Amino acid sequence: MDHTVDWWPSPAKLNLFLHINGRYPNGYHRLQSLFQLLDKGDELAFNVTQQADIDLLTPIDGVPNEENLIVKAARLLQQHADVQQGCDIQLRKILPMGGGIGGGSSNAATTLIALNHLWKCNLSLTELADIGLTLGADVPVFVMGKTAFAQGVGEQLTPAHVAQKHYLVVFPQCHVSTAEVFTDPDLPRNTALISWQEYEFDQTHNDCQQLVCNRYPNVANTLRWLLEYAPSRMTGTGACLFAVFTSNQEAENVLANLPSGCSGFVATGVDVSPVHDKLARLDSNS
Ligand SMILES: C[C@](O)(CO)[C@H](O)COP(=O)(O)OP(=O)(O)OC[C@H]1O[C@@H](n2ccc(N)nc2=O)[C@H](O)[C@@H]1O
Ligand SMILES: Nc1ncnc2c1ncn2[C@@H]1O[C@H](COP(=O)(O)OP(=O)(O)OP(=O)(O)O)[C@@H](O)[C@H]1O
Repeated sequence: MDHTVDWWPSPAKLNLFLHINGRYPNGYHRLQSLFQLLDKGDELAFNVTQQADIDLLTPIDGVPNEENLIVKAARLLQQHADVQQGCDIQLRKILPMGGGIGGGSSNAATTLIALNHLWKCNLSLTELADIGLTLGADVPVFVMGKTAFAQGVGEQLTPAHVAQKHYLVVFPQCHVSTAEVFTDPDLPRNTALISWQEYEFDQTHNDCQQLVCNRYPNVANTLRWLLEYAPSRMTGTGACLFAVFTSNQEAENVLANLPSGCSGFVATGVDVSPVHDKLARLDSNS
């Protein structure tokens, strides 16, 4: 660990369920979901500079910096708040991309929150969430920083308390494009709305799961394997799967026996994002 660099967490999320209730005229889907924030994720570091340039010093293979949601988020905030300063950014990526665990969206949200603080923009979280929504439907939940029920395209959020569980998150080594799933004619789009008070894991599902299992045998086989151990489901539009445990040790035991070709990690569900814990610490020190 490099102690001279101040790392900001960029947590993963799980969709504990994902119901698709319909489609808006712009093609986006109307959904209901429970976003569970996790205590594990990527990390980002920001070094404020006096020139306006935004530089990502650790590019992601296959993602040009100009298209990286981190750089896009920094630029948007810079324009929105008329900031004259710039920054150098470093990313330590551990979350698989295209996994349905929100890596890119979370990176964008951490960038908005950290630079709002470091550039002293003083924008509210709601303003940051509105900026974030233009980058992706999953950015607002990470900006608001609370485990939450979501509806609309995922931006209408109601904070939720979920009993603390330990999750084994498994990446079956295939990337699933969110756009590909949402444009598939076979995707079910007519689940009835539920009321949050009635939420129970067993009474919910992920409307994308069957379609992705049909198209990606790795996902289907890994899900079947996980279900032998614990209640399990796909998150988002895949390809990651999660299994729910009441103890960390049980989750670690199953991780140790993952089928070859899969990778995974164990994380604990949190009600509040670790980014917000960091902000609170910074605010209490200032
Ligand atoms: C399905 C979820 O993963 C649940 O967490 C998200 O809502 C997806 O969020 P995201 O990756 O931030 O999504 P975006 O980058 O905004 O959109 C990716 C693609 O998914 C489609 N999309 C996304 C969200 C939504 N409610 N309906 C959609 O149809 C968009 O048309 C787009 O083609
Ligand atoms: N900082 C970033 N981290 C990851 N992906 C990024 C980033 N910036 C841009 N991208 C692009 O976004 C795509 C989706 O990545 P991401 O990790 O957000 O997917 P995901 O986990 O499926 O997200 P979601 O759950 O929000 O659908 C990547 O394939 C990549 O091309």
